[in-house]
Amino acid sequence: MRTQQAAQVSTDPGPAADLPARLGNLLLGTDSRQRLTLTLLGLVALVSATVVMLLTYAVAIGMADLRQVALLSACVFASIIGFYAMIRSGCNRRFSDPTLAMPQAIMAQTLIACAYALTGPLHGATVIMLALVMVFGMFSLRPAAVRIVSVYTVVVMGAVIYWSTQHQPLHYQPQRELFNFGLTAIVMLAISQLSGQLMDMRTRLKTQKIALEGALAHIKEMAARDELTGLPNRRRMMTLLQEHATRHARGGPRFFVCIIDLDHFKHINDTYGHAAGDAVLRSFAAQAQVVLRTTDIIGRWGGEEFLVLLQETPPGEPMLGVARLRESLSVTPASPGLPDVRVRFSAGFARYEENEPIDQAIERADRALYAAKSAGRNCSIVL
Ligand SMILES: Nc1nc2c(ncn2[C@@H]2O[C@H](COP(=O)(O)OP(=O)(O)OP(=O)(O)O)[C@@H](O)[C@H]2O)c(=O)[nH]1
Repeated sequence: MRTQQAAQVSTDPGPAADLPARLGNLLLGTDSRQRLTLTLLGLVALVSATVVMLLTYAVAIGMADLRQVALLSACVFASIIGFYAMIRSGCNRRFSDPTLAMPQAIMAQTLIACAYALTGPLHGATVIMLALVMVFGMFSLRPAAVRIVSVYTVVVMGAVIYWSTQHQPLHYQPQRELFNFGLTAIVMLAISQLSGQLMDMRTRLKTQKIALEGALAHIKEMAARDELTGLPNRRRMMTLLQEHATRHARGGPRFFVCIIDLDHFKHINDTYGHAAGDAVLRSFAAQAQVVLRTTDIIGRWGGEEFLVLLQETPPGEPMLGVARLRESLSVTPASPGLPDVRVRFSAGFARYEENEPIDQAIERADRALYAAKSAGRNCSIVL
């Protein structure tokens, strides 16, 4: 049994509620899936009403029997009310296909076949309705179900046409009826075939949509990450800083901006090569992620510079994480390939001030970093 997710549409149209919205909720309910199922039933009801109108016209011009038409019309309306009651009460959810599309299609085709037999000289007009029902079916039924309904239609129409040629030969001449039957069979076959192709196309589209969503998520991820270190890149860090500033303006926690610059990094590049320099940057990033608090966010600011967004919880705490990082780097190889080299860094801290533009805090952190470099490097300064 297929599970139904109870997707709800707005249940309360509001105080200035318009009547149509309330009436819609009353007639169709508030579950969006059930509403869709009832919309399908509405289409079947529309086709049925057209057939009943044709039958009524046939009665009016004396081409059909009033009692037979009245009986058939009563059966049609009873079935539609029955389907409506099943869907509205939720009984349809017990079935493997809660849309009840297949029984509705069978019902519609049976009705049209009966109308074919009752409309005498007008019966040719009903054939098109068979195709119309199948077109609806193509969008709501699986190809296997479309095939079953098509075969059912051909069999029922075969029986009805045979019966009509036997009992009303005046209006149902065998040669013409054979042609009608052949046409019905060909249309049903073609629709079955098309339904399979439509399903293939839908499956392909679905697969492509999933692949595109995956690619988009990947692109978004790549756009926010630094390729070398895997850390958030400068753009992402700016977004995060802005978000923290906004949150702070709304009463959120205070934070610090810290810019870290590796000391004499050019020397590593010049001595061991650019690839070794890259490995050092990667090792530094990995180490920082391990040592800093989980609430602190480190990103690559550019070159051998990193920016750390530190939450001030509790006050005074932010500098401790960076001090721990300095300590840890003093006893850890700069990278697996440089076991004897140690990385040192200078750091500039700026406490984010109430309502200041984020660029201002960054600029202060930058000045603090410059002061740390001037003070001999391998130290931190707060401004
Ligand atoms: N391997 C590697 N090197 C980089 C990368 N980005 C920047 N650099 C190098 O980092 C070095 C930075 O040099 P400087 O600005 O002189 O800084 P420094 O040598 O660290 O000196 P101070 O900052 O004054 O301590 C340059 O040699 C850049 O080429 C990178 O992605 N990979």
